[in-house]
Amino acid sequence: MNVLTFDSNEKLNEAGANIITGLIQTNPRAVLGLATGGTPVGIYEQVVGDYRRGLVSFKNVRTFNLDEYVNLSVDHPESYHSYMNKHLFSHIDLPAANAHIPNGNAEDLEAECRSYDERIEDAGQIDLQLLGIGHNGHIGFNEPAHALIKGTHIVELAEETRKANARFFDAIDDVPKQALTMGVGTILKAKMILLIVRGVDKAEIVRRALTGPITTDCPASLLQTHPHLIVLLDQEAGSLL
Ligand SMILES: O=P(O)(O)OC[C@H]1O[C@](O)(CO)[C@@H](O)[C@@H]1O
Repeated sequence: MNVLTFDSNEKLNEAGANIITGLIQTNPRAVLGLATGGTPVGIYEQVVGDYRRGLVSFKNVRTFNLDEYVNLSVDHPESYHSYMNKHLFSHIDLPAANAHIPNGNAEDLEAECRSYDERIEDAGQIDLQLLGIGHNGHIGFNEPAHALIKGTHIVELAEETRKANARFFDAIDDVPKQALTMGVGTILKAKMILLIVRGVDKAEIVRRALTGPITTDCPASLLQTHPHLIVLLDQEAGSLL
């Protein structure tokens, strides 16, 4: 595990973007696993900057997002479809057909999960998986549980997660109760994982995830077993290490 701590958001964003841009420069057909939430916004901004400066093209890149809410219209401003268009997809030359996000409005959600796994499988291994972390240690929407699920599945969101994400909605009641998420098996199969964490409110979960016991009570602790994990932290998030 390689843990890097930064004294400014700008430096952290630049480091994250350099890893993504650098990977695509060496492998223009890279398969990226993408995350949403507040954490990666600044990194996507930098990547868009790299694209505009002509440093990178996404023409042959394929992307798979970690998760999407169930029963939230794709046009809703807080759907992860809208998020990805707003922060990344509408600014770069990634073909729409190469961008995959689970369909939380599918009539048959189980079938959608199986089809999502097949699409990931067909693309080959994910070369780089971006991850944020929830305050309870969730990765994607894999919430703490007695057992974790390998592939894409439907998940009941933890109350803590709905509260944390309520800041993006008008009211907590508007936050969906379910989501589709890539499973931890798929996440851990990625060749490289880039975990990004910011803020003092995440310091304790960063400590548990990176130095605590490996347990399904803290899904992010499973990342300790990954052979190529890079962690980018701001000083606050890294303050308890
Ligand atoms: O970056 P945030 O908004 O703190 O969210 C933490 C994590 O929870 C999620 O919102 C759930 O998948 C992720 O997108 C994110 O990485």
